[in-house]
Amino acid sequence: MDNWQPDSWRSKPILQQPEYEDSAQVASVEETLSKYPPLVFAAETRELRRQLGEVSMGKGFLLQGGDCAESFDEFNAPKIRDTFKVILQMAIVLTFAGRCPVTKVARMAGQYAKPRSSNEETINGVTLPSYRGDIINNFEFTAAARRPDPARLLEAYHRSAATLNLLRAFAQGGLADLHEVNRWNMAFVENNPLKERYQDIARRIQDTLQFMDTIGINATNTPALHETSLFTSHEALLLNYEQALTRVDTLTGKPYDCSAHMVWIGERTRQLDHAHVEFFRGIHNPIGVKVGPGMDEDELIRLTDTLNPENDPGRLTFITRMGEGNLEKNLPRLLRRVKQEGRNVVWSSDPMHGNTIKASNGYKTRNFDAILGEIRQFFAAHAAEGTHAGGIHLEMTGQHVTECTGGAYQISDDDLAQAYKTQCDPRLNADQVLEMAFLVADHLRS
Ligand SMILES: O=C[C@H](O)[C@H](O)COP(=O)(O)O
Ligand SMILES: C=C(OP(=O)(O)O)C(=O)O
Repeated sequence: MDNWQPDSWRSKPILQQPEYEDSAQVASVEETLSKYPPLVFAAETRELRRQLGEVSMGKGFLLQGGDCAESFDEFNAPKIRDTFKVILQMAIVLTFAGRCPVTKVARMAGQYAKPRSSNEETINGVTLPSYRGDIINNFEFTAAARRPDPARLLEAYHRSAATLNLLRAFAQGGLADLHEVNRWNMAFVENNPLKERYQDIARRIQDTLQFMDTIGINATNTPALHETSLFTSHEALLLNYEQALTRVDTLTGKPYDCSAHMVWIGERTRQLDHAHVEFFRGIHNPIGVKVGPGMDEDELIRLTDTLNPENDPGRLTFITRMGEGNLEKNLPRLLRRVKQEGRNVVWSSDPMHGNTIKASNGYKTRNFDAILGEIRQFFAAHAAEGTHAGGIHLEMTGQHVTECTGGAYQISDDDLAQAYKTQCDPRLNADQVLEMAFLVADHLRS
């Protein structure tokens, strides 16, 4: 690759980075990280790229989701398990009701850095640096907590490793066994109006498994029934962290960012001549780019030229985050142009980031109807343009939170205070995810 080095991004303009006081400490942390073991293997990453290649050809669906920002304080097994189960539950609805193979990618095990609209936050007349994710500073509103601390890079690495370890155990150690489908999330959906529909799917899967058993198909030797594959992803915002975890794969001789299987560039840092695009063009992971309503068709094509010059089908995912009011105006022109130019990409919808509003009582929230509205428009735009609506990208959690208004329980502005736990953006709770799953499944099936 022309003039690319793991550090060639350092000579380019870069946005959304912390300003550390002690650059020697940053360099020492980078040096330490560069000697640590990789978090994922290149071969796993290639498998994800292969699966995304299928998705881009219309033969599958990408489900990507998890926390807006993982938190050091909320770092525990039940939380990891519950988010894992919500992902599994949504995937099974999409696979069974939507009749579509699903590739599962968690926003977990490294989703620690946040781009922000403003460098500062003011509360009761006190102004401090914004919270930028636990890999950079602390959410607590004090000057000491908000100071960027390079030691947090190491802390994020260790927590990512432990999270990934548990996810691998859950995926392969029995929790994802299809015989358990009935137990995955029933506590979450106990009072959900869609509980019956979910139980019906669970019953049908169990009947099928029993039938297989009866006619002598040996389920024990069929890994697909007992385990699952779950990939990890995060926004690769801190390029010094990503560079330090980049390794040359011994099998292929190519560099991979081994901090996660898939990494993406955010809407605020995807400028063609800036550092993030420079770093991403050289790594061989499957990558995502967020695409907001302001994206121009030519710019999008130039991004594909730079990031996927070989037009490899699984390499590039465009994650559109337009907002309910903007999608119909802006997505079709982009789909048309990419199709005209014969570019292979996965189109995925992030219906969260274009629909953020401030509630009457000041909480940052998203209305579930607007989120569903964007999803419906996403499917409609693809149907009209003859392109494949290939995925969904959600901020969601298995915890009982009240962060997005609406949904089956009609969470109101006043209800938000009951369980508003996010450190950054509002997430869907398990009930809202289930509702979303059936809507997407119906679209996939039709
Ligand atoms: O999650 C994405 C961004 O970090 C977030 O939407 C920015 O939020 P802000 O506008 O409150 O900074
Ligand atoms: C910051 C994010 O999104 P966007 O770049 O689309 O605003 C995100 O997904 O966390």
